[in-house]
Amino acid sequence: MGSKNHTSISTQKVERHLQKENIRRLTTLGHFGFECLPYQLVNKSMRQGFSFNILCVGETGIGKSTLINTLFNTNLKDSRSSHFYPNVGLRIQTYDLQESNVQLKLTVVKTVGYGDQINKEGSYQPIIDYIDAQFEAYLQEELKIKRSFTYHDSRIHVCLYFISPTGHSLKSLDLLTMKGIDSKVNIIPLIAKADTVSKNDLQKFKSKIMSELISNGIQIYQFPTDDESIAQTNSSMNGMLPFAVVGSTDEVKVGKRMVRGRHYPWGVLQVENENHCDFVKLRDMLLCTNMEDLKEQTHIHHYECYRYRTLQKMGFTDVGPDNQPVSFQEIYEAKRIQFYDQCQREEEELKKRFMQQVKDRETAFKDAEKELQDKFEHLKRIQQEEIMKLEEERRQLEEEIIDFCKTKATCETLQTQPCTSIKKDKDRKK
Ligand SMILES: Nc1nc2c(ncn2[C@@H]2O[C@H](COP(=O)(O)OP(=O)(O)OP(=O)(O)O)[C@@H](O)[C@H]2O)c(=O)[nH]1
Repeated sequence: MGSKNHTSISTQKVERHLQKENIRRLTTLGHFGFECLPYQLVNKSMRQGFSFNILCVGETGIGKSTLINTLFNTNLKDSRSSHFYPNVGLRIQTYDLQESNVQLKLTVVKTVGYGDQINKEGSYQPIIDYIDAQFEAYLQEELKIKRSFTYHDSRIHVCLYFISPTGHSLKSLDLLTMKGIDSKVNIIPLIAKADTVSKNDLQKFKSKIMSELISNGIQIYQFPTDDESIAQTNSSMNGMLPFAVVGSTDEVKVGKRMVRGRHYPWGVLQVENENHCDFVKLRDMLLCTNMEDLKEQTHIHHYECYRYRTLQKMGFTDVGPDNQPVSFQEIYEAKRIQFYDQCQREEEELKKRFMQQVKDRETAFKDAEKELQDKFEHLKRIQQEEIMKLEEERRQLEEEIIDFCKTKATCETLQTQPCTSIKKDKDRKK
């Protein structure tokens, strides 16, 4: 303040002196000094190009691709999804777009199969996991010693949430999903295919959606009102959420003009006519007025929360137990020692457990060996007894054979003796 006053007083003096001396003051053409700083930034950004990452969440066939094509005035190729996927997936596509001499690297992440499954938790968990994975990748890059200057920041800057044009209320899956991601991403709710709902119903539907979001404590993105130049527009737009949008890549003839629209038997719906739908409001808010704020909110709010939670989980903190500030290095050193001690303890524990297991196994083996040996001895004994029994039986049999042979020989002798005496008797008679 002091230096500003000082400058204006000295400028006044110079002015008075110039008037007194009747000296002409020339105004400078062009910019000199540090007033040129914004131009440097603009030139640098134009050279580098911009990037923007959009997440489109909505049921299969609700009009996600068509709206993106309408927003960026392109015809980005995308295949249609089926209604029969077992799980919700995400299709990620990156495009390099150019408008005048402004380059934009656009990443569109689209849900595939959303709302087609019975399991609701399985429907929104992949979306949460994806958002967290992008934060994690950025955090890992940030923590690297050698960071890449060409790193592509894939954090989601905005989530366009497509609400079915039922005209009634939000579905439970809508509430569950938005509740799950509202602290991780800027949500802009949209009523898709708004041409299928009448004007009166649309107003009631919008109020119903907003009251449901509020009663369920769901935070949606609020267009910022702290910059005076856009405060009024943004605050009136906040009152118009959710935007009722219609998408179309078709050009339709209206009078002598060709406009983007949808042709119906009763007339033409012009996408860029603010009386027909909120498409222009969405495009202005998203691309012209608040793209930088969406990126800033992603970085300073959502990413910061993720970073805080993750580092805290890892044990990092800014103050110690005595409320004194502690440096990252001190915490790292303490953690290192703690981790080293823990490793040592676990190693000791493992060694002990291993030794005990070896001992137990050894005892078990010895017991089994002894049991086997006993069994073997027992079998050997039985076998020897069997052998002895058999030997005895053989011996008895052999004795019986000898006896039998003797008896047989005696019988044979007895049989031959009477025959000889009869023959002798016969000879004598003759
Ligand atoms: N009435 C009406 N139809 C629309 C609108 N937007 C898209 N459609 C039509 O809805 C159909 C599906 O549109 P897509 O843009 O492919 O929908 P999507 O959500 O990307 O589909 P998936 O990727 O298959 O999930 C197409 O026939 C579009 O012409 C709209 O605002 N109003």
